[in-house]
Amino acid sequence: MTTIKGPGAAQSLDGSGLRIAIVHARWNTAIIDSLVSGAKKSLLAAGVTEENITVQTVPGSYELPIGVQRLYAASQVQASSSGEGISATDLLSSSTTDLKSTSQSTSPKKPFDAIIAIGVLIKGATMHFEYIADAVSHGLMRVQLDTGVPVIFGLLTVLTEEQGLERAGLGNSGMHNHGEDWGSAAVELGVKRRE
Ligand SMILES: O=c1[nH]c(NC[C@H](O)[C@H](O)[C@H](O)CO)c([N+](=O)[O-])c(=O)[nH]1
Repeated sequence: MTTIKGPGAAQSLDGSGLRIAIVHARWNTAIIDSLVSGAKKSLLAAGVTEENITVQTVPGSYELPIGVQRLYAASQVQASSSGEGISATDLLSSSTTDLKSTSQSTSPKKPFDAIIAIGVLIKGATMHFEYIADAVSHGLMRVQLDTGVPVIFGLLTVLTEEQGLERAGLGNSGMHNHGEDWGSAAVELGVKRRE
């Protein structure tokens, strides 16, 4: 049975001039790591350079909205200041969330063209899942509309671990890695934002 679900193929876009960030939670890391790899794979395939991909983390999905908002604000400060000797980590060192930059760059940079927020919420025995999912969905939407920077919604809200593994391309059903879709969406929105 051909699946009709999933994004239609976008025309191939040139992401070579884009600066993209991935902010991911540190819960359910086996699934997270695969999703992040999938997103990076699509970014690199579209021509985004390794140097222009920043990966940072927050403790859990609930911290994604503040983590994305603060990282974007830091990239704007970085772009407006001289840039020499200022790294993204320096700018975020006063951050209230546990943001750890894996790309230490001191060269002047422009603000991010798009940010991918990745988290995995797995339903437990309580209503915690519902409250976090609702808060994070609305929070990420608000950040992107307030800032104007596209925030790709990479929050998996799954009922079982297996569902999460499947959507990270780690299951037995051959389902594709949803992270790849998010990387492609970031390139498309990043390019369109500059048109
Ligand atoms: O990213 C997640 N955070 C989770 N909780 C932590 C939450 O995101 C915050 O980090 C925490 O509440 C502190 O603010 C999860 N569960 O509780 O199940 C989960 O499944 N995934």
